[in-house]
Amino acid sequence: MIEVIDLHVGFASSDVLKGVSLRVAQGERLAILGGNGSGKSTLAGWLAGWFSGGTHRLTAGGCLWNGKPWDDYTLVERAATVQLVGQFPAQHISGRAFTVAEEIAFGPENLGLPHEEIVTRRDETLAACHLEHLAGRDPFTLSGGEQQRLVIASALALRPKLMILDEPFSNLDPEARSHTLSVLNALPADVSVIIMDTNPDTVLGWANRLFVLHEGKISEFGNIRATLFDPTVIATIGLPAVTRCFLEIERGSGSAENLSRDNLPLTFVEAAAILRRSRSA
Ligand SMILES: Nc1ncnc2c1ncn2[C@@H]1O[C@H](COP(=O)(O)OP(=O)(O)OP(=O)(O)O)[C@@H](O)[C@H]1O
Repeated sequence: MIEVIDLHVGFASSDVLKGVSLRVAQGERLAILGGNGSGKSTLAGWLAGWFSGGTHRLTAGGCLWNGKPWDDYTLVERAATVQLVGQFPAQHISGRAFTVAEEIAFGPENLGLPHEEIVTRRDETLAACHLEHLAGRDPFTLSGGEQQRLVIASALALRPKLMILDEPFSNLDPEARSHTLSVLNALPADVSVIIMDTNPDTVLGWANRLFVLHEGKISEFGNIRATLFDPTVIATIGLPAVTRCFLEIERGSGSAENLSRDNLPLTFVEAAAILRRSRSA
């Protein structure tokens, strides 16, 4: 379990994270939404144990994995426990592999795993992430979206217990996005996944819990619906597209369903159910 306790992190004189506390249990699927510059990447880096100083000024608090700070774990232990996929896939490509298959094997090789285990993980990951057709390609010749999928695959090949993805969908087309979510959904039940994003549409229907990062603080206003309809959250990240559409319908002509905040749809699945009901009414 990862626990963030009263984390205060800043750069130069100002704090970006101003007392962030968060507990993520095994197997939880968590989304953290926030506007540009709200500190998502900063928090992602601390959650993954990437930073413990340098240009980052830690003034209080910290981050614990199973009760111990990341600094107490070796690099190999950390790599096998937590993986962070950042916003820029090219930054994650090792530069040590001539092919996509070698790139996926690179992490497990560095864990010192037996050859058969490396080959098994490589081949299973290539198949699960639909990258088999690219297995022989130079990673640097891939498109942005293909590189993003490769980087996610390389992280998964390490079989982490905590997977953090920082705006993972920015390079992906809708099909690749939904495939990536299904790959994440197929992870073993004890793997926790955290996705940072600016857009509620990308994570609704996937996340079990939803947090919002705003002005250095993290908030969860009860359930996902309550969080999304919080006035500050609406002003910061906006409502999901389908919710805005139904609000317009309600404002324009009224609706047979007399939609209110409590029954506005948040996802296309919810919207479809409302439309089916109003058609059959
Ligand atoms: N090394 C650094 N030195 C100085 N300021 C930094 C540094 N890293 C981040 N910041 C600043 O900290 C704030 C939070 O940045 P961060 O990248 O965590 O935000 P974000 O929520 O991920 O933003 P985005 O959605 O635009 O990617 C920003 O104002 C950023 O300019």
